[in-house]
Amino acid sequence: MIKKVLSIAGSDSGGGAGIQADLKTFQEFGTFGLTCITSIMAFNPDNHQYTLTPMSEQLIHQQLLNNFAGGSLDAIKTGLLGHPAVAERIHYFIQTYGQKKLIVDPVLVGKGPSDLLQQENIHALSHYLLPKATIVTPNLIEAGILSEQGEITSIDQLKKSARSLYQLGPASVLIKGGNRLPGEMAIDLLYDGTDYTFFKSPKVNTSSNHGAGCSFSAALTACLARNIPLKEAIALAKDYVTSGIQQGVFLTPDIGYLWHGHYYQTDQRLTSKEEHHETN
Ligand SMILES: Nc1ncnc2c1ncn2[C@@H]1O[C@H](COP(=O)(O)OP(=O)(O)O)[C@@H](O)[C@H]1O
Ligand SMILES: Cc1ncc(COP(=O)(O)O)c(C=O)c1O
Repeated sequence: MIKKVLSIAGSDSGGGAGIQADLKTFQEFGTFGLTCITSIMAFNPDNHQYTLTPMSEQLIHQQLLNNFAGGSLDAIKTGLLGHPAVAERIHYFIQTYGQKKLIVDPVLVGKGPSDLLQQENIHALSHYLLPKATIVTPNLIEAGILSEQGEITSIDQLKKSARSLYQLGPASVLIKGGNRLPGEMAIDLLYDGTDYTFFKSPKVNTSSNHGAGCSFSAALTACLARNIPLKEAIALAKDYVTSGIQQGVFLTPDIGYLWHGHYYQTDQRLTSKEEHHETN
């Protein structure tokens, strides 16, 4: 049976982050994706500012009713919330439908150095979603904010932040050091309350890592829905984003997303048909 996975997140009209990234990734990992759009993000290419329009609480509630019409999902993930009341609403649906697997990507910053997004959601994330999370996947800045630790620049600080986040109630914490943690490698740390496990890949020297966090958590969500064990699921998700970043897609010379389709692209049944079509 095809697993059903839900993304509760914002729309990124650029097509590479947010709910667009999630749907592309869900499909890539062989799962059926449902969506609840919390907000619409539009990037202005002239001044590099975002416009963010939250959906009404009523509209979000109606989408969730539709999402849960068949009962709980195989896994759900949250991204950009839109406004704090959304966290409470998600909490309500999780309780009501006995939802088990929940991946919380606590989106509070974008890729630009000053792209702080919806800081008003910090308390709601900690209070309503983290205690229910199978895993929470902050980037380095989000981990610093949620653990109230500020800037994280070393492995020791990374571990300390993971321990603080674990105290907020998730079953596991995965902090993405990514491009932000100093060093040659993109290091992500998993903490399950007992052990620390590091996931490392060489840093790709590119700006095409927009959407990497959303796609990482979406890949993880799909793998967990397919009952792949947590550490293997993280390794698969990391492998996916690393090669996606390497094959980046640039909308403009300075706006680049990871490419979501690289697994399917190499499928012989697809590529052979494409060649056939082109020669006709
Ligand atoms: N330049 C890069 N090279 C290799 N891996 C990267 C790079 N940037 C991010 N990653 C990886 O992509 C995933 C998402 O991390 P990150 O971009 O930090 O998240 P977010 O999008 O939430 O800020 C992580 O697995 C991280 O290690
Ligand atoms: C709707 C939405 N969610 C989340 C993000 C964060 O994306 P990333 O995966 O690069 O952290 C963005 C960034 O543009 C976005 O537009």
